This record gives sequence, C-alpha cells and structure tokens, in this order.
Amino acid sequence: MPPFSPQDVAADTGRAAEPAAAPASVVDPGPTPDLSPYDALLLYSFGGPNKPEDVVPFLRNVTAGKGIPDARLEEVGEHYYGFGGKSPINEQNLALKAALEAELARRGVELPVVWGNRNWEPYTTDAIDELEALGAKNAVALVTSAYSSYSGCRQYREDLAVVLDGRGQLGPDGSTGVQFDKVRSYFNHPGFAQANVDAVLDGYAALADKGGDGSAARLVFVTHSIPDTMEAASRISFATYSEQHLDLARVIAAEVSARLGHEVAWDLAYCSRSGPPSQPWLEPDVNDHLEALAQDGVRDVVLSPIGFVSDHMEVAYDLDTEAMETATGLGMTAVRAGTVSTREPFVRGLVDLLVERAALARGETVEEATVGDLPAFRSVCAPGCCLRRDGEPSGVPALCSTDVHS
Ligand SMILES: CC1=C(CCC(=O)O)c2cc3nc(cc4[nH]c(cc5[nH]c(cc1n2)c(C)c5CCC(=O)O)c(CCC(=O)O)c4C)C(CCC(=O)O)=C3C
Ligand SMILES: [Fe+2]
Repeated sequence: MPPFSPQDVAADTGRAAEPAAAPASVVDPGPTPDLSPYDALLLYSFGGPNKPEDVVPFLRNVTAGKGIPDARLEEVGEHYYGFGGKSPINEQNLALKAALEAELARRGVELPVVWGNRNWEPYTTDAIDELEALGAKNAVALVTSAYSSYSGCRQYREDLAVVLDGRGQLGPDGSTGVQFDKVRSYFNHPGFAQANVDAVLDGYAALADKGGDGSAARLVFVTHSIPDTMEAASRISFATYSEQHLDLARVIAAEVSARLGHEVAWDLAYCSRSGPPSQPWLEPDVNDHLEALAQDGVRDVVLSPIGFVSDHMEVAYDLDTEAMETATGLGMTAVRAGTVSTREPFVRGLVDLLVERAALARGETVEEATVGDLPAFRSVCAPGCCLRRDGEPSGVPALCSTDVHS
C-alpha cells in the first residue's frame, strides 16, 4: 500500500468534514465559576510518535509487560510508518489544550493547563516538573478517555503513582508533592453526548453528499476493543465498559432519530483488537460487522467512533483506512463521523466537569449532570476500581482513589 497523508484519507474514504475551527461558545458564560482548591489542570493523555524514529520506542513504552505478540507490533508500526511515523494525537491534544484555555478564559477563570502523556513526550514526569515550576500544589487531572476501564481509568492513575514514586514523591496516602484529583469518567456527561450527536448529524449530511441514503443508513458506533477479562473487571464502576458505551449510544441514537425525523437503527462494534487470538476480546469487530450488515442488505453506513475523543491513529488507520476499505469492497456507501475533538459542547462540558469536581473537592453538594440511565461515575475511585484483569490486583499503587496502595 502506498504511503498517504491523513488529508488523502479524508478525501478518499468519505470521512465527514470537520468543522474548520472550533466556534467560540455562544452560551452565556454566567458568573465566574469557583475552581478552588485547584491551581492547575493536568491534561493527561496517551501520547504518540512525532517522527519515524519515535515509533519503536513509543511502542515499547505502550507494550511493556503486556504480552502483545511481535507480529501485532510490526503491524501497528506499519500503520504509523504509513502516516510518516507521526500520530495525529499530539497535535490534537495541543488543540484541545488551546480550546480548554480559551473556554476557561471566556468564563473568567485563571487556571494554567499543563499537558502530559503516559507513553510519549511530554511524559507525566515532564508535566509534574512543569506543575512544580508553576508553583502548583493542587492539580486536577482530566484524562482524554471518556470511559471507565483499566485503559481509560486505572492505568492513568497507576502511571501517576508510579511516576511520583520514581521521583521519591509517593507517600502512604498519595503524593507528597503536587496533589492530584481526577475528573470522573465523562462518557455520560451531556457535553460529550451533544458533541457526538452533532458529529453524527454532520456524518449523515456527508453521507447524503456522497449519494448515500440517509433514511436507510445504519448508525454503527465504534470503540476500542478490550479483553473480556478487562471488560469484566470494569464492572466495579456501576456498569462495564461496553455497558457505558451502550448507554451513551442509546441517547445519541434517540437524539439523532428525533433530529432526522425517522428511527435510526444502530449497533456497537469494536476495533483495534490485539493480544493472542486465543484470548477473547469484545466483538463484533467493525470489519466483520460491516460484512454481516452487507449480507442483511444494508447499503449505507455512518460510523461514529464514540470510543475516542480525537482522530488519532486508531481512527485514522483502523476506521478511515481499514474499515472504509472493507465498506467499499462490500459496495457500501460509508462515512466516518467526526470525534468530539474540540467541538464547542464538548469543551464547554469539560469545563463544567472541572467546576463540578472543584465543588466536590470543597465538600459541597453538587448535581452531577448526566444523560442516559447510568449515574455519574465516582470522582474518587473505589478500591479495586478498573483492574486490568478480573480479580487480579496489579500490585501497583494508583492515585485518585481511596486505596493508593492496593
Ligand atoms: C480502551 C482503549 C483506548 C481508548 C481510551 C483512550 O483513549 O485511552 C485506547 C487508546 C489508545 N491506544 C493507542 C495505542 C495503542 N494501544 C495499544 C494497545 C491496547 N490498547 C487498549 C485499549 C485502549 N487503547 C488495550 C486493551 C491494548 C492492549 C494492551 C493493553 O492491555 O494495554 C497499542 C499496542 C499495540 C496494539 O495492540 O495495538 C498501541 C500502539 C492510542 C494512541 C494512538 C495514536 O498514537 O494516535 C490511543 C489513544
Ligand atoms: Fe476507575
């Protein structure tokens, strides 16, 4: 396959056009919110390579001790090389950081935003250095993962604890330096839901532009697959990872149906599985699912990657490249709806979540905004929250919970 740029992918595979720039909020900023006790925001993400030489060391960071087969690593490395060895994720996090800074400023709040990643520069330790240089004592962490599971919750909290420990800053109850709280998993926050609804509606419009039939198009939500054991271990947080997706998917599909004026049929599919083939992961895989839909006579599809907050490599490769090739091969008209990225309702919702978290930290009673049937997730994780494998504590400390050393 010849190398291509992300722009080519957008042109060739029917990715729904992104809004040119995030529009400034038209919503009245209201009175200046109180973000005390926080004095800094840590925007905490996965990280990705910036150039070809970064790819192998990045993959080593991601997969340390995870038992990912070499064949899978070579395959994933090729996905990155196909995009010039550069993941879009870092630029997207910088764009989200700028959007958060603009929204904080619009609300009249002064809160420095520091960016750090688990797997690439700027690393968690770089972010802590920056927080210390700013004189921050009480930081609030916002992870770029909306759902609760080992990958989206505990793995970030473990990384924070392990990095603090390496700096000699982990005491029996947490950090002995900068203090960290975490914003709850926000998949069922109204801002995240609204931004996804908007992106799906744009996807339906793009499908019509491609000659697709929006009134018959299936809405296929897509998220990252995880091992069945990790799915089971995510149960501690009221509902499993997949149930969290289904709850949000129902809300989005109902709103999209109302806006389009007809009932939209939908499903949830998964992408990006790794691990040995003998190990069960959440299914159906999006490619298999497209085949099943084609066999059922479905011709038009809108793919909505609700599992991801921005168009990083999983989206650019597994959906825009691979799944779109599958759809084209099946003679389908398919469009990939956008991710929430810097959409206005999402960014405004994230700042609402910071305001809510700060009030909780001050011991105030707050109404935690949600959509769907599930409650707001815990802001302080419970013992054993989001373990990697069912019933198998990792033996690694984790911050932002009632059990730092579990
Ligand atoms: C649930 C979930 C999210 C969504 C939530 C969130 O956003 O956090 C996510 C995001 C991401 N995953 C990413 C990259 C990778 N994930 C891998 C491996 C894995 N992911 C897993 C789960 C998730 N991952 C799991 C269970 C594994 C198996 C190993 C393990 O048990 O942990 C591997 C190793 C090779 C492979 O197996 O593919 C890579 C390279 C990138 C960066 C992309 C870029 O560079 O643009 C991002 C944002
Ligand atoms: Fe958790």
